[in-house]
Amino acid sequence: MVEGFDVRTLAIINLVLGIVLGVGLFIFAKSHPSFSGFRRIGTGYLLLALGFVLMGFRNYISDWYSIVTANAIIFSGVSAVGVGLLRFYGRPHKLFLIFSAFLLVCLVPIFFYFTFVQNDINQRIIVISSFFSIQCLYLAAELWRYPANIRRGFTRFLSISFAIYGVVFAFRSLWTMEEANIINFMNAGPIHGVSLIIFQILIVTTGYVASWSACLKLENEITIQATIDPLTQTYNRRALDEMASKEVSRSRRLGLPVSVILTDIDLFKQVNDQHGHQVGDTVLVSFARRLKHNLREHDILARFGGEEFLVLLPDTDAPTALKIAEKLRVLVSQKTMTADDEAFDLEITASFGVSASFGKDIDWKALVSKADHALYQAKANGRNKVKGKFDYIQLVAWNDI
Ligand SMILES: Nc1nc2c(ncn2[C@@H]2O[C@H](COP(=O)(O)OP(=O)(O)OP(=O)(O)O)[C@@H](O)[C@H]2O)c(=O)[nH]1
Repeated sequence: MVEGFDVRTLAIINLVLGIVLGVGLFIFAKSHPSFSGFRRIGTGYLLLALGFVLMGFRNYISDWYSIVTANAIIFSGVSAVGVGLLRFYGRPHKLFLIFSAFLLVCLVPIFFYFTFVQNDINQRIIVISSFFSIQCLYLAAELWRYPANIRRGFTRFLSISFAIYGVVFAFRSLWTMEEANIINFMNAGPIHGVSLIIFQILIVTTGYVASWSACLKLENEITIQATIDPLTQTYNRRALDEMASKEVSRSRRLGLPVSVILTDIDLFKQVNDQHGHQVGDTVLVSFARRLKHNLREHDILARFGGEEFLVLLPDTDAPTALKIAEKLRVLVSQKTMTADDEAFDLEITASFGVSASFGKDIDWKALVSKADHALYQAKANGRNKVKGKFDYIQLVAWNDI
């Protein structure tokens, strides 16, 4: 045995790592129940710890516990970590679970045979390493297929790690086929020590990568909460102010026009009064969705107040903004708003106020104030109307109206 690769010492390190990270993940999962999979990963680490305790007692306790049970538990530990990771990243995990359970059912009798019927350490190593290799390569492939989003870097990293573990275990299996009969596992050789180190790397990498991507997920959720209106899923005022400031600077710099449409559902109080607040909420959601679906991707839709929405139209001049507002007005008034409960089919109309500005003249507050003024006019003129408020000079400059 090469110095530094003492199997019992490695087993103790695995035990400590498994317990520390397993308990840590359990506590994490308790305070963040929305992270599905964390409890499973924690269970996996604890199983690995238990398996390595039993393995560390080789020659002190019966072979049934230190060989057959220990390996079955370690295999279950890796399976639990795999299922937890797949669940956490939203990948299909049932097939992996069934596949791992099948391998486990095969593993126990094979180990029993090569321990008590024909004691053959090489055969046991070949079998368990092949099983780990298949499991790791399966996980690598499944995690690699994770769709492109902010967490893909983590899944790609894990996927490559599992692919490496899979290759190392496959190599160990092939190596052992060619190796002379191993007399004592505790003194087997460097490749077997390396395979125990793999478990340490596996515990550490999966533990910190999962925790790290959980932090990113939380950060993302906080950003969404801070910028998105929870009811209508449109931007809130805070996000609008930030995006408007950027858009205004960009348009000023490039000399582009910017338009604003303020829209407000007509007589919305009656909807609430007649059908209740819940139906009112559903109408708001439906109204916002209809606006969103009929705008360009780079237009910004924000909930400006109760039932009032603002549309920021980058690179859009006054005549175009008026046309867009008119299109939206017609769309809203033509279709019925269907509440979740199909019993409510409501005829809804909305009023629209439009303003626009150009290049260096753009002043965000003035733009919103003008759109608000135009909206007031639309309401005063009988509702279900589009009104604009523009500077005469701008209209002449654009030469459109
Ligand atoms: N259901 C629901 N109602 C809301 C929400 N926010 C504001 N409202 C209601 O929207 C209604 C707005 O009423 P008003 O400002 O009087 O305006 P209106 O009835 O739409 O009349 P006009 O705007 O003049 O056409 C009020 O009854 C608010 O309670 C919300 O999030 N959900």
